[in-house]
Amino acid sequence: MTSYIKIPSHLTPSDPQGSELLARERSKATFDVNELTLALYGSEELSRFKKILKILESDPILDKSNIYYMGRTELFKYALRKDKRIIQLAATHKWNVDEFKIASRLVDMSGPYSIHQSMFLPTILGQGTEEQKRKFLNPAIRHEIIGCYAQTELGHGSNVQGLETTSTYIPETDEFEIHTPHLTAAKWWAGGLGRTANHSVVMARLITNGQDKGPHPFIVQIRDLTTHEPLPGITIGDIGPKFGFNTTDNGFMLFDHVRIPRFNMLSKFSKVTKGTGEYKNPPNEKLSYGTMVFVRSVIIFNAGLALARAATISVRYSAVRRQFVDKENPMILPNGQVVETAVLDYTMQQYRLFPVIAQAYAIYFTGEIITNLYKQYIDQSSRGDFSLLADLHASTSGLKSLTSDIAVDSIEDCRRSCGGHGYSNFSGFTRFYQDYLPNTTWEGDNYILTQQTARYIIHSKQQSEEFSLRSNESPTIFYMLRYLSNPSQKCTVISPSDFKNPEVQLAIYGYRAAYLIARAVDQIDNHKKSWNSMLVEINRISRAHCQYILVHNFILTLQPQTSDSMNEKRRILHNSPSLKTVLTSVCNLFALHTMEKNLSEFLESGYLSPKQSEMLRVQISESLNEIRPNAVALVDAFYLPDYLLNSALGRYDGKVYETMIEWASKEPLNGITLDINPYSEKLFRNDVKAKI
Ligand SMILES: Cc1cc2nc3c(=O)[nH]c(=O)nc-3n(C[C@H](O)[C@H](O)[C@H](O)COP(=O)(O)OP(=O)(O)OC[C@H]3O[C@@H](n4cnc5c(N)ncnc54)[C@H](O)[C@@H]3O)c2cc1C
Repeated sequence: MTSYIKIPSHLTPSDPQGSELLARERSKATFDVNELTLALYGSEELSRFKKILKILESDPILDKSNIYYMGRTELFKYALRKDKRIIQLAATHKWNVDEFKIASRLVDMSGPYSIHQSMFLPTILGQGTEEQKRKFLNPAIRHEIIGCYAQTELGHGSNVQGLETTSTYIPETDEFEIHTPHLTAAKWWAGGLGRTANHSVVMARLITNGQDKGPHPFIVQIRDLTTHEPLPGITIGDIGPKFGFNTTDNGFMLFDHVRIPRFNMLSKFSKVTKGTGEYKNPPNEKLSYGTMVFVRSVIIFNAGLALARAATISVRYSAVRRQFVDKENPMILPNGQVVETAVLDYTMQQYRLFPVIAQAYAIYFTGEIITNLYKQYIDQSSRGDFSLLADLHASTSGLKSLTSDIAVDSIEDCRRSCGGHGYSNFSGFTRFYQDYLPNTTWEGDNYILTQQTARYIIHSKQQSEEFSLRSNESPTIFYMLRYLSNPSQKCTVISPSDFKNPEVQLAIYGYRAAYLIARAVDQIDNHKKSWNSMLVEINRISRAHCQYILVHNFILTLQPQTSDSMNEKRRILHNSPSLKTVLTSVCNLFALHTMEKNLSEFLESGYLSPKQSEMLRVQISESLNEIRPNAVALVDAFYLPDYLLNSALGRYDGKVYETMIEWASKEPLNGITLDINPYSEKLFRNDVKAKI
């Protein structure tokens, strides 16, 4: 894209240049960045990533240089074109599912086909029979049909049991009749429904033999495969402009007695018998949770990457951005020149940004562990063993809630840490933040989700006899047993550095979670408090438990492991003392900063004293100092390319100011000369100027 304004080419930023400042930062690192990148992704994934990046960067259709100037319709067209292009490239280069996901992540724009990939395919895969997969999944994988996922209605989202759309079995024709009985039953929000999809998973109440069996998934063809018009009896539209996500056509849909074959009810778990309409229950009511667990584990993993992205932009920019001379500790260049201090050197900026780096690593490692657990569950469930499901469902619910909350808060903190330029689209924060936001709402509203986690934990506590039977099984039971053995124990910290001991950290987090759980159980069991009156406490329990899991998993990742249980990534980490040292500092900062943010609960439990909380602050300050020389290298290690960041502030080469002015010169408004005479009807003196 070319400019509307010619910027004098001889002008450069005043010295020192951004590239020099970032080079200085990189030279201070105490570890090998490439080694850490390998420890995060592994050599195979990294080389696939680089190969795919090269293809995308050089593809003119996937060029991102124009997107900050586009309105909704233009953006939507761009998104549709890029979705088609990724599918074409996947076919040309024979990408597998993982490679396709890498490409989508790098192109980084939800599009009309996004829900086809993220919800339609997984739902058929998880809930369809083999026959149904042959009929629907195979053509969907080949993109011969495009699907969406219509669960939420105008009147209900969170309360799935309250959905009103009906699917009534008609024995005479062996069909279901899908119907919208009220306005509030209108399907609403489904991504890709508005203009794109020709099929949908529709969640509707199954009615058979006059009995209401509650919501079940059905595959419904919604548009004609030739004309792409809605089929008779179906009304569809786009729901209109939104806070973000404007590259996706979220839609609404109404049914007027629409018939579908009985075959279209996804029947891996529950079934309706031909003719008699007899309903067969799933063997385990929770089996259909599998897809939910999968989608939530993806959200947890992505929260880590979203935090890494926000930290990359803001940390790099803070190393380049300079304000004031810090008279007590001025910034001096190698040639002796005193220059303004990089804002990254202000302790307040460090206190705002370094915890975000720590959150990124903590959540990334937990994301990996949860993904592996999910794979283990899939493996076991294929052999009829569903024992992992309840625990996995509870932990992914709470972790989805906690990690996406952390990400939303920290992305905004990082944006604000970039000052005025953080408000410009060129920062790379605007659409990134807007599109990230719904992660706190979809796949379970974050507040409601914490009830699912807390319910599971509270139930476990109420059945406390089970604890001793299953004592080694889960961290919850471990910390609960420890608490119950002596509820009046105290924290052993006597100097700030004691807070660096992982055993101490886990004991503190475990005690606080157990204390909150024990107190809630007492209120419910002995004081007959209603669930609703306890919701704030319940939210605290879930957060406390999930913070424990994040700290526990980070510590676990850094602990020595037997060589045969280690994969390539862990081997790299454990064979490198410098990596272990820097990540231990990061882990400490995560554990201690999170503790400080929730200090009132740790103090209230009586386990931590006010004196110890002072020591905690001293140790946090120490941790920030430890991280300072490695800040830029720690974000570099996530290997988030400029193509993904699309940020003038977070560029790898530090050319912040050159990029800001170059991108501003491309603003189409700059091609217009106004007629400012208030009495003239004309707005512009010219048509848009020819580009320079
Ligand atoms: C960008 C975007 C894309 C989406 N895509 C899809 C899609 O493809 N398909 C689809 O089916 N849906 C989709 N959705 C819908 C989404 O899944 C729902 O909006 C979400 O599940 C929340 O439900 P709700 O809107 O009914 O919220 P509500 O439940 O109405 O929430 C309103 C408030 O009430 C509170 N609340 C509700 N019940 C309780 C309770 N029991 N206890 C305490 N507090 C409570 C909530 O915490 C919240 O603060 C999408 C939404 C967005 C924003």
